[in-house]
Amino acid sequence: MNVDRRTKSAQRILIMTSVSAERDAILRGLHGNSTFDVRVGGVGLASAAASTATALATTSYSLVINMGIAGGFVGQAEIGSLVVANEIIAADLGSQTPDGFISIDELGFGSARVPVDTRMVAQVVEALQAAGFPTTTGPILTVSTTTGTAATAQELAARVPGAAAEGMEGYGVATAAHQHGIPVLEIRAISNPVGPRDRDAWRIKEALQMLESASSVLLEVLS
Ligand SMILES: O=C(O)c1cccc(C(=O)CC[C@H]2O[C@@H](n3cnc4c(=O)[nH]cnc43)[C@H](O)[C@@H]2O)c1
Repeated sequence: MNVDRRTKSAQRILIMTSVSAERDAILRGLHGNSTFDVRVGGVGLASAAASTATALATTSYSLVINMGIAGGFVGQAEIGSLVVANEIIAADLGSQTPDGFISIDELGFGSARVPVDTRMVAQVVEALQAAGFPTTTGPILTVSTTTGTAATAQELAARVPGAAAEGMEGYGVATAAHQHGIPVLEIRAISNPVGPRDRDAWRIKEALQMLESASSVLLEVLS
């Protein structure tokens, strides 16, 4: 007999964050709404993928969202703004060669890109903009090492034209959701520019406040 270990529940939405400060900001914005489960999955794509897969093994969800703070590519997403991914890309998953980087797509080992539901993205972007929040959409890159130099920022921007932001978990969360056949979104509040590392310049408090505000809008659009 096939035993389905998952709890049945219609329209549950799973939000995965990397750290507890992000989870707490989102929970404040959701005002205890029971449609959403908000979990901390750890930093980095491996931890995020494993934590997401564990959540999906025990509960049925209609949508998975990776939310958190992120670096914004200069000219694409400024500090204090929001980015909704139109594609979730593991930007450093591949091989370095003397002639440049080769992605796992080109190597024939699967894909470093997870698609998103473009209609849902448009709906969320429209709602966030209507609420007055500076919001853009574009590829959000997942990296294992945060970018710390102008040269790496330029290299990534050239590798993925239009890259808007970088985080460390999106591709892990998205891969787990994709393997379960569940749609996925990535929504990031920009705390710092992608480029030369200057931790003192990170505006974490402001980004967490933006995550909280964005969560209130999600409540209206998705629940
Ligand atoms: O120190 C704190 O109070 C604090 C509060 C909330 C979050 C943090 C983090 O450091 C979260 C790490 C998390 O942030 C993402 N992130 C942010 N900026 C970048 C970036 O420029 N490049 C890549 N990732 C970035 C990332 O997803 C980390 O998991 C601290």
